Amino acid sequence: MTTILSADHLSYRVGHATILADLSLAIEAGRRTAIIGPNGAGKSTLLRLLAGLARPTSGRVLLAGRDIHEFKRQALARRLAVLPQGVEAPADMTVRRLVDCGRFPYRSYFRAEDPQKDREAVDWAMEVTHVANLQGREVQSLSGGERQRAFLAMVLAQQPKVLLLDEPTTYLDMAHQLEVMQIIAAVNRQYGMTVVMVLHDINHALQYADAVAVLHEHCIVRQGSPQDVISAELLADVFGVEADSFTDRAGRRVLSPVALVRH
Ligand SMILES: Nc1ncnc2c1ncn2[C@@H]1O[C@H](COP(=O)(O)OP(=O)(O)OP(=O)(O)O)[C@@H](O)[C@H]1O
Repeated sequence: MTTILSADHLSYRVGHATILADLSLAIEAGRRTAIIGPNGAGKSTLLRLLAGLARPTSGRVLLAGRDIHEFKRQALARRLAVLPQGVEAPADMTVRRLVDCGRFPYRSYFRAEDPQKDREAVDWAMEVTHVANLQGREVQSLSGGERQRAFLAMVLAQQPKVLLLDEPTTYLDMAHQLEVMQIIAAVNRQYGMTVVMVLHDINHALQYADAVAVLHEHCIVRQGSPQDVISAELLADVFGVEADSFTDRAGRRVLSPVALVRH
């Protein structure tokens, strides 16, 4: 296993508040890693630090062994793409135009290095996310599920080695959640793209991640394979819920939260 992205003794403080404390984490190349943890644990903050969007108070983020803040913006964007929560497209922007924005790392002063390659990348990204038929539509007119796939297409058009996703299924119904998770899994499998995703749905982490890191009280408290890490005990200890545990038809554990833990 090769580590492609790592957090090396990261701390992040805002004023007197400690958000992350001496956190270390190694992301293996080619895998799907889920970051899970309760509301306010610092998952989005960690993702922003891993993406180089914020600077840690202390410690470093290393991409392929090099401090992420040493990369120039475009060089970084060719290697790593991030889809934060709640991004909006400008008014009137069509799906194709949005997805085309993902090609910015391959352009200088808005001149394409290779327009044919850009077109192919945009077509490919729309194809895998099933938005090709929506390419002429305005992004703002799309449903939540369609919009999420359009933004996913935008970051895929970037053709990064590492893709960071913050709660990619928020606000989607069950079928659209599964569709997005399947697209992410397919891109990882077929193109070897490393995926790091903040997930709230424990069962998605069990089903779609092959590594999981649990963030709680400023630190990674557990990490490993989802089947080893995600258990009824974890849900009680970290999330404060009692859960029933089942086995699905593929023999995987499925957890169903049933009550708050009584103290
Ligand atoms: N710029 C900031 N100033 C003050 N507090 C901040 C700042 N950024 C984050 N925080 C605080 O840090 C904590 C972690 O926030 P973060 O959004 O990273 O958590 P999260 O695990 O992603 O939460 P959620 O699951 O609710 O999305 C929260 O208590 C938040 O209020």
